[in-house]
Amino acid sequence: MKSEELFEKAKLLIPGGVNSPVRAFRAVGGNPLFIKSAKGAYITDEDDRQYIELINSWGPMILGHAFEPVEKAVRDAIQHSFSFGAPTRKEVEMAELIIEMVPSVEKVRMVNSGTEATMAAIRVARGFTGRDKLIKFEGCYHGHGDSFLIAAGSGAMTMGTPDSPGVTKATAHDTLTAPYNNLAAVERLIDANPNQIAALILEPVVGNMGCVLPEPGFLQGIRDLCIKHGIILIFDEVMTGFRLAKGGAQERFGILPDMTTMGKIIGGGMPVGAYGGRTDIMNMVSPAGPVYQAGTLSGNPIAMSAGLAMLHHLNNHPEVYTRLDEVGRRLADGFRASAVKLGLNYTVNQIGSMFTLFMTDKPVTDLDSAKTSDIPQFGRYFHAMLERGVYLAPAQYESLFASTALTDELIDQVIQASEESLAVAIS
Ligand SMILES: Cc1ncc(COP(=O)(O)O)c(C=O)c1O
Ligand SMILES: N[C@H](C=O)CCC(=O)O
Repeated sequence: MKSEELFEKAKLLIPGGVNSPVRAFRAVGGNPLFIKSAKGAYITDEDDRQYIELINSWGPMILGHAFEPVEKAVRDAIQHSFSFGAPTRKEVEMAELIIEMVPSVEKVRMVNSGTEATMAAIRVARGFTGRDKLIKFEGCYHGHGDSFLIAAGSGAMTMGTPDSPGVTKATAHDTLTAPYNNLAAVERLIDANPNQIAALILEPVVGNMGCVLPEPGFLQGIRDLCIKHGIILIFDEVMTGFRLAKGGAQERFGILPDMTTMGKIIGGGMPVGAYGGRTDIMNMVSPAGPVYQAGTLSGNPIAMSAGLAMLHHLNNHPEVYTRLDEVGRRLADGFRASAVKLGLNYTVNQIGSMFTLFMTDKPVTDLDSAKTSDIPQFGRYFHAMLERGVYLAPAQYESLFASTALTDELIDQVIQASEESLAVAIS
């Protein structure tokens, strides 16, 4: 087994054998698959086993793996060298396209990951308001910047370290947390910290405690509170951006934040992030303004080429979003129905191409309810799915991501596999 051999070696060389914790399969047991290649709806491991993809690199492969226009753009771009550390035409095109597609963004700065985007956005919000504190929601994940590793979701929660050691008490003190979908709790935090809160950051649809939707009125309520109290509202659209609509969750829900953080899809799979927002706020960023933020590889020409090819396709093909909604709905309905057949009233949250089957019969609206899921049962389900050729996120507290490469036939196969796997998981 090549994956097993590679993992044994990797553990000697890389902390935990992986370069990002959720990949290690700790939440589900067993050894991670080492991936060799992927194309369309399939991913292939080092042992030449093929799986239908429902992670899609945690989001970016929205059109399936190695999508031809993106592949061609990268091939063309590498002929002109790989990095200049200087401005390029492609960065300007990228900024123009993001501003056209994302309703609230008037100016944008490219960075190299979602983590960089959220770290920078918070610094800018602090510089703009002259305030220090921020509000985030329990179970939301905004990358691994110190300020966000408080009640963090995704791998941090899966590994049992939602409040990571190494984050200073002073930093933790400036991060206030509230349960998702709880406006009253946010109001209490604001009242207890008058004129001290620079920003409120949230995933407008959460992907990092599993898929959790904002309840009707929640996003509008947050928007109103931020306006009333002079707080910068940041939508972290690293997952939802260009996925839930071409303008992200803000377009889908019709609620505009002051700032937006982006990642994943804008790199077409290359390491990219971005943050943007209102001109008066973004003009705080150096060299236009005094808030420092920089990056040798930011706006990298290969990454820009991949991202531009991806975004142009999404911008020019509205039918992609109709299909993504259809694929997500069919999968979610199928997962729900197969649970019911087994006498289980399990919760399946879904919006567009993001969805999670929670191993619980409680509605999942926040972190506490997500935690009612039966985690060992999820582990058994995960491995049964792998045996049936379906590659899921290796943790309950993650959203799955569908791509347009999933045909109706593949969707039926996945649903059939889910039914069989649930039967194994509960037996
Ligand atoms: C909502 C959200 N924000 C930020 C991040 C951090 O992005 P990255 O892993 O590219 O640093 C992620 C994912 O990891 C995410 O899902
Ligand atoms: N939930 C995270 C981002 O989407 C998972 C990816 C990672 O942390 O490696």
